[in-house]
Amino acid sequence: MSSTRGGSADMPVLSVRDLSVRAGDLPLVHGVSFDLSAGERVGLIGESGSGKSLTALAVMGLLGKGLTAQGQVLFEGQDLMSTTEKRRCQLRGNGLSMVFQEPMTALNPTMRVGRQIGEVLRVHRNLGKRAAREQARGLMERVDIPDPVHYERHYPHQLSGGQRQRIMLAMATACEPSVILADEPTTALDVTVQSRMLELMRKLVAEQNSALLLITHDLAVVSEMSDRILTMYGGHIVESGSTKSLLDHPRHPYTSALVATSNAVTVDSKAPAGALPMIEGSVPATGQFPTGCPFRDRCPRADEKCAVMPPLEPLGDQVVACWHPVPENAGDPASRVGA
Ligand SMILES: Nc1ncnc2c1ncn2[C@@H]1O[C@H](COP(=O)(O)OP(=O)(O)OP(=O)(O)O)[C@@H](O)[C@H]1O
Repeated sequence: MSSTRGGSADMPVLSVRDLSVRAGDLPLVHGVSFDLSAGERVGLIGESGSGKSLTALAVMGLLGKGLTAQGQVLFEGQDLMSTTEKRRCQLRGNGLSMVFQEPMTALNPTMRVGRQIGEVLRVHRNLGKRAAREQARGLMERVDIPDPVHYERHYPHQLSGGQRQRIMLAMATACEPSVILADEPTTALDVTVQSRMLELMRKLVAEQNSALLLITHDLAVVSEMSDRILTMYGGHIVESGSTKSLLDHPRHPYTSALVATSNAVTVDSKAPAGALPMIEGSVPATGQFPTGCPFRDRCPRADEKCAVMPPLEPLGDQVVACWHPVPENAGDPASRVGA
């Protein structure tokens, strides 16, 4: 398949610009920006509640009731945020698709799985019933479901977790989408099934030259699956870089902590000096995670690029550190601000 899929060779297939998500007045995701190129696999890591799923759901236009998104989601140059719901429906499962952690919530419990895969092809490829059924069988075989003639008649609850996840992968890849968002696709599976699923996902994404955004907590998974990593913290993307550079030289304290507790990678003790928190201090405990820089009087950057690190054990006042993203190759202590 051509590497110019989705437009010109140097244009990203997905370009997210300043994407924010709110629940009423409460900001949950703050001005997130990133690009995905055709065939690129990007890992999105971050602690629980950092905004990874909301980011993916906002890209898909699938945010739940009460949540609103702002910003731009450019898919092959078209801004999905300002397009119609009809157009978004046409693209979901076709141009962009999503694989969820728990397929039971995404699959229709009342429809046989063979028909569910066939429906994707009928809707987006305009296939007749018989052709859709034939292709669905091929797709089931492609995701390691043997004897599709037997299994196509099963309902989701009659399959194992691994088989359900394979059905969802078959549906997500049926129309060879340019972008696949996978939210913890293997977390609910046991280890052996997990590694085969990841292998399948990598193979299909490569065959279709799709861009993959893989959300996971698992550093071993992300280091094996991703060319590049984005780290989210408190609703911000606080760090990004190639998988190797980010894991060898993590700059944000969250990434460092994750790397330090993982067996997947070893931490290079010569991490750049710019990786250290810039300003530390305490602010009155409000029970809320501070959303802006708490050191406006001292912080020379005090802007939207500041990121804050919460305390591990808050005692009385909240101890926080303000941290500034540093350029990819910053190793020069002079680049430290306010240290
Ligand atoms: N419908 C909602 N209304 C209000 N707050 C929400 C809603 N959905 C999610 N949140 C909050 O938004 C924040 C980000 O949630 P999100 O699900 O994106 O986190 P996550 O990084 O994917 O976490 P996990 O790894 O545990 O899935 C969390 O604090 C969560 O409680």
